[in-house]
Amino acid sequence: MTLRIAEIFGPTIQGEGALIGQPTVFIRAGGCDYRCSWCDSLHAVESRYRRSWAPMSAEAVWAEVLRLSGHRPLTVSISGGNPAIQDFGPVIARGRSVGYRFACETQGSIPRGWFGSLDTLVLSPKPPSSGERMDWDSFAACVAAGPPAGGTAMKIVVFDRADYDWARAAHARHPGLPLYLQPGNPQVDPETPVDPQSLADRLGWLTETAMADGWFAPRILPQLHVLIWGNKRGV
Ligand SMILES: C[S@@+](CC[C@H](N)C(=O)[O-])C[C@H]1O[C@@H](n2cnc3c(N)ncnc32)[C@H](O)[C@@H]1O
Ligand SMILES: Nc1nc2[nH]cc(C(=O)O)c2c(=O)[nH]1
Ligand code: SF4
Ligand SMILES: [Mg+2]
Repeated sequence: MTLRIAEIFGPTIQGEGALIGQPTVFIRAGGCDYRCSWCDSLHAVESRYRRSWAPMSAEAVWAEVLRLSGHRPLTVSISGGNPAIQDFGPVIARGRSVGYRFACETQGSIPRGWFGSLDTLVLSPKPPSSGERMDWDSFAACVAAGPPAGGTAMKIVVFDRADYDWARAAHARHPGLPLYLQPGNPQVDPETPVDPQSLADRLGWLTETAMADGWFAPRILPQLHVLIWGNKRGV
């Protein structure tokens, strides 16, 4: 089985959601079934970048994770693109047998058997600003395929009031999933520096909106890696 890999990088810190701050190596799979209007990883999504995705065996992927981590077990996050298009089961099996932990970031559109062997499954359903439509049946199938209780979390990107209201409704559908909200970053060009104040303003708006609403269910977090490195790739 050959995997299409856009990049493997790290160790860095997980910048988002449930595992924020954890030392992590990222495997970014090439290819996605969605086209979110504000996607910050189009180099792993659009087919015009396809030639830059390396065909790699599970063994080769694993060898690169071992090299980057100096053979010292840490968390490996499988992201993309949508990694659920491909079979990461063999990579996870190899890593787990030597003490590595695995997380996966996916939008919840394609359930996979290998979700069950993850330590953490982060499902990121897409709000109206993305321009995508959610299939809640597939999302529920992803939750069912995921790791045992406590291993699955929901992370929602919020750009505006319509997204915020949508996030509340999404949480009402899956009240048992720990919920993380992160403000959307509208400046995704890797060549253009981000404006830290505007990111802080978006985080402030999201926090104040939830507090004024008396909604205390979510944890509200910035994208830590964007604060540190902007839209630089491979961090
Ligand atoms: C690039 S996606 C790859 C994984 C998967 N396709 C997904 O969307 O969950 C990784 C995470 O980045 C988030 N993301 C993408 N673009 C973003 C942006 N402009 N601002 C904030 N978060 C963003 C996604 O919602 C997702 O949680
Ligand atoms: N440091 C860091 N944290 C991240 N959390 C989610 C990421 C992603 O693109 O999936 C990501 C990423 O690309 N870098
Ligand atoms: S689902 Fe994820 S990778 Fe795919 S376009 Fe949306 S944000 Fe980008
Ligand atoms: Mg990212």
